[in-house]
Amino acid sequence: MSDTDRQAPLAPPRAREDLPGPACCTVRGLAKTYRTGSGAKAAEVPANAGIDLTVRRGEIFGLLGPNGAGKSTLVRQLTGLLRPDAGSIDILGHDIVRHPERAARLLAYLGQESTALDELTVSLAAETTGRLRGLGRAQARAEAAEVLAELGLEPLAGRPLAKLSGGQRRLACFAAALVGERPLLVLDEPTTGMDPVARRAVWSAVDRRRAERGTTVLLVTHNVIEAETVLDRVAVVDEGRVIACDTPGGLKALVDGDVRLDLVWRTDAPLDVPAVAELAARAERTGRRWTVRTTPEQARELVAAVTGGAAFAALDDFTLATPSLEDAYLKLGGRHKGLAK
Ligand SMILES: Nc1ncnc2c1ncn2[C@@H]1O[C@H](COP(=O)(O)OP(=O)(O)OP(=O)(O)O)[C@@H](O)[C@H]1O
Repeated sequence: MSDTDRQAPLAPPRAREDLPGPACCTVRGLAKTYRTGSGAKAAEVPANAGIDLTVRRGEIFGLLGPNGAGKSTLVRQLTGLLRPDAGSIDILGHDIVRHPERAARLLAYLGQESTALDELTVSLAAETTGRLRGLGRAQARAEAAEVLAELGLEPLAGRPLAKLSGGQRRLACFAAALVGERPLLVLDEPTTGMDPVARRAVWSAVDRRRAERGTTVLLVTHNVIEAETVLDRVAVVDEGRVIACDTPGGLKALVDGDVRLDLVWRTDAPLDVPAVAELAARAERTGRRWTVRTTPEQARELVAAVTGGAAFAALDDFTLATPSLEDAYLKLGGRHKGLAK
C-alpha cells in the first residue's frame, strides 16, 4: 500500500479486501470456544465467533480490541499453538489448521508470556532462538549480535532475562524473535512496559524489516496512539468478531466532526451548576473524570459554561481532543467501555 493510500480519508469502514498485493495470511470463519471445568462446573467460554480477515504481504496489520475480545486466541491459532473448532487459516499458501507445525517456519511469534528463555542471558536467548530456527552456530551468534546492537541491548547482553526489568525483558524477547528471520512477525502487545526509547527501537526495527525484506507484521495492541501511528490497517475485534477493518484514518473518519471533552473534577462535581447537572446525564463517568463526545460547537459552549462560572473552581483539569480509534470503536458499537487496559 502506498503512503497516499494510507493517509487518504476513507469512507466509513468496510472490509478492505480490495487492497493490492498478494495475501500473507487469510483467515475464514475461525471459531474457538474454550471448555473449562467438568461436571456441574463445566462451562463454555466463546473466544472467537467466526473471524474473517486477510493480511497482505508487507503490511503492518493490527488487532485492536478490549480485554477478552479474543485477540490472543486468534493469534495463538495462527501460530499453530491452539486448534480452532472451525474455520481455515492460510499463511503463505500453507494450511495451518491441517499442518500447525508449519507455522514455526513461517512466522516469528512474540507472545505475552515468555518463560522458556528466562534462565538464559540476553545474547544466549537470541542465539538459541536462531539455532532453534535452523541457523548454524556462527550465523546464529552473528545475527544475535547484530540484532542486540540494533536494539541498543548490548549493555544487557550478559544478563539473564529473569533478572531484567519488565520492559527490558520484553525488548530482549523481541530481539530473540528477530533472529533467524521469518516472513511474518506476530507480536502480541510487544511494547508493554517499555519506555519511549525502547518503543522507538522496536518500531524502527519493524519498519526496517518491512522496507528491506518485505516482512509482514501482525500486531495485537491496546495502545490506541501506537495503533494510529504504526498500523497500515486495523481490525477492530469485539466479543470474538471483527466489527470493522480499515486504515486508522478510515476508521476515524466514522467519528469525523466529533470531539471529545474530558473534565476532571477536584472532588465531587458541582451539580448545583445547571450546565454541570445537565452534563451529568450524558457524560461517561470514571471516578472524577467525565467524558463527553459531541460536536465542536457544543463542546465550545460546554467549555465556556464550565470554565466561565462557578464550576471552574471545582475543575482540576479539562481537555478537548480530536477523535481517536477508541472513539471509533465506541461508535462502531463496541460493547465495552473502551479499549485501554
Ligand atoms: N485458556 C483459556 N481457558 C478458558 N478461557 C479462556 C482461555 N484463554 C482465554 N479465555 C477466554 O476467552 C476469551 C478471549 O480471551 P483472549 O485472551 O483471546 O482475549 P484478548 O482479546 O487477547 O484479551 P487481552 O487483551 O486481555 O489479552 C476471554 O473471555 C477469556 O477469558
